[in-house]
Order: sequence, then structure tokens, then C-alpha cells
Amino acid sequence: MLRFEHVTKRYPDGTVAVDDLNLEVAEGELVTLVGPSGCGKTTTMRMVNRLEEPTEGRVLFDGKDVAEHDPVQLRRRIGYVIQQVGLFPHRTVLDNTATVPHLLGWRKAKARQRAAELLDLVGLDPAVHGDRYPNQLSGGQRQRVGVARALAADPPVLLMDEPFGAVDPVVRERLQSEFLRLQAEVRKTVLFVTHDIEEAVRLGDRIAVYGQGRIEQFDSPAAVLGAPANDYVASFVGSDRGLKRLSVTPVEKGDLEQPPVVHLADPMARAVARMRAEGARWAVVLDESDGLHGWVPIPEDEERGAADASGPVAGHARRMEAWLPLGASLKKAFSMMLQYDAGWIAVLDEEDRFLGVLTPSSLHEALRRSIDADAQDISRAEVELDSALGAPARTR
Ligand SMILES: Nc1ncnc2c1ncn2[C@@H]1O[C@H](COP(=O)(O)OP(=O)(O)OP(=O)(O)O)[C@@H](O)[C@H]1O
Repeated sequence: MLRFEHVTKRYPDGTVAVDDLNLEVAEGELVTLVGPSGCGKTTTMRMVNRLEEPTEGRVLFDGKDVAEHDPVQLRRRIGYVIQQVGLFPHRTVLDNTATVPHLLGWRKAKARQRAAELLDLVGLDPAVHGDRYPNQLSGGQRQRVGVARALAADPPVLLMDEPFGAVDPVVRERLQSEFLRLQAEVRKTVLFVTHDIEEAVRLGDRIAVYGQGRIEQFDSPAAVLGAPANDYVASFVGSDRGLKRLSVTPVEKGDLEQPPVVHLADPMARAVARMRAEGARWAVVLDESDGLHGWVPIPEDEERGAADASGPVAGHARRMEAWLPLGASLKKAFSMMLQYDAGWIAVLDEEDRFLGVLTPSSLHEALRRSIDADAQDISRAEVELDSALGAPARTR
């Protein structure tokens, strides 16, 4: 969808902001450009919508050189979100959002309806916020309007330049999650600039790590964290990249442990016998529709024969409300364990059925699994390269 071919940008004062850049963004892909200040990220992005022109090379949009597109037409097909948002202060939120549809000559009612739908999509109630002015919104709300406005004419491509840079970390994380949800729905081709590696890793399908005007590594978040291409990338992603990796590794079925499972209505004595038989000190408790209720321990004095194991499990069970959907990140699992001071977290499928539990040791194994899988990918790539070059394939 977007393709940079040997693109160089030299500003009139001689600064080489982008140096022989090659980069391709597939349709529906979200690529993050990450790197230190001044490394050429913004310049890269501005060459897509022709706010800058390359000195050498070309940028293709849908197979055609952007230089051959009329800039105004081009910008209507490319949504642009920037940190300063740039909302018109004297126009309402609804009118701001409808800017591009207005420019495109849509009927007023249709443009406003579209704007209202988009505000809704980015989590703002048009009935509450639509008639407000930008200065009556919080920073996070303004950023949401910026995103809604960029999406208003349904452009296939979105350019986002540090769109969540100006808000505090908590709001920022919320905006990122909302944006991921939105992107799953609208599947735009997105080029997203950030200087924050955490943000790049969290949002990107692929990450381009910039050095000075050049890409040092272009790969999946897991590969950038697991196998940095060189010392520069390794130091940029940081020595805590093992920790960052937690945020890009999903919980899979094979990671889960299977404690005994009992139901609220089961007799407690039978539940205790089950736990004993399985050598467990506690069991997961499900309700009548197999939803998670909580857990039940072996009664404390049971081993001495004095404890009460009468009646149904319901009379002994404790609530456990922390759970995760399958596919959530290991980071989320870890932070939930800390938040609830829990030794395990239940994992549920899309229909909220109990699948198993994640414990600190299964979490550790899951992390190892992902690192090993990458190591194998890398050696496989080496083997393929060797055979392509005619060298005998390595045996391991
Ligand atoms: N109009 C210009 N004239 C001359 N030099 C420029 C111009 N715009 C940018 N530069 C320089 O080009 C280099 C790349 O700038 P660019 O804004 O693309 O970097 P960036 O990675 O987006 O940085 P930041 O994260 O700080 O926004 C910098 O050295 C900058 O000073």
C-alpha cells in the first residue's frame, strides 16, 4: 500500500534527514517508526502526504508515485493525526470532526451524522461532547477527536505523528488500547511515529527502528526485542527487553496449568477428596453455567481430621474476580498477579469458559517458549539463506 524506494531527503541547509530509505507497509498493516529525536521519522511521514518532497527516490501510494497525485486529492485519502491535534478552536467538536466530509462537499446532515458515528467509535458520546468546543475537552478527549477527524472520510491510510505524546501515561495507555480496538475494526494502513519503544512494541504489527536517517531493523515486535539486529537496536530497546517482551507474548492454551475444578453445588467432602487425589491444596470453583466463581482451599484443619467439610462447596468457596482472556499478554497476566496479590490467574475463552490457570512458573515457561521459538526462527532463516547461497544446509 505504501512503499519507499531509495528515498533520501536533504534539507536546503544540507541536513540529511532521511538517507536511502526502503520501507514497505502492507494494506491493513500498522507500522511504527521509532527512534530518538531528530532521526527523520517525521520527515519520512511527511513525504507520504507531500508536506515534504523527497530529494531522491520515490514514495508509492497504491502503486503510484505520490508525486503524480494531486496533493489536495492525496491528502483527502490520507488521514493525518499529529500531537498538537490542530482542532479549530471556534468550531464545535462535531464540526471539527466533519471537516473533511465538508471539504468533500457532503450534505451537511450526512457529514454530521458521519461525524457523530466516528465520535462514538472513538469513545466520545456525540450527544454529550458533540456541541462542546475543543477547550472544553481534556487532552485525551482532544486526541480522540483528532483520530475521529482523521478517519472521517474513511481514508485507506492513516499517518499518525506522536498522536498520544501530549497526555499523561495513564490516559496514553487507555488511548493506545482504544486505538488497537479501533484498528482491529477499521483495519487502516497506518504509519505511526513515536519515540517510545514501549508504544512502538505495543501497537506495531512491525516496527522500524530508526538510527540516523536510516532503518536499523524492520521486523515484528517480538523479533526486535528477542533478536536485535545490532548493538544500536539492542541499546535502543533497552536492557529490560525481556520484560518488554512480556507485552508482546500472548497467553496460549499450552501455557495453562490444570488445577482440580469443582462446582458450587458439589458436596465439599467430595471436592476435598478430589483435591487430595490430585495432590492439590486448592481447586477452581465454577458456577452452574461453568463461569468462574473463585476458588476453594482444602479446609485448614482438615489434615488433622477436625475441619468442617460439610455442605456444598458454595459454603466454603472464595471469590476470585481476576481473570484474563486467552491471547492477553503475559505482561497483563503478570500485572494482574501483582494487583490481586494472586498466585494464579484464571484464563477464559471468548465465551467466558474456564480454560486453565496461569501461575508465575507457567508464565516463566511461556516467556521461554517465545524466546526459543524466535531463536529457532532465526536459525531457520540462516539455514534458508545458506541454502539459497548454495552452502550446505546446517544440521543442528
Ligand atoms: N525544514 C527543515 N530544514 C532543515 N532541517 C530540518 C527541517 N525539518 C527537519 N530538519 C532536520 O531533519 C532531521 C530529522 O527531523 P525529523 O523531524 O524528521 O526527526 P524526528 O525523528 O521526527 O524527530 P522528533 O522525534 O524530534 O520529532 C533533524 O535533524 C531536523 O533538525
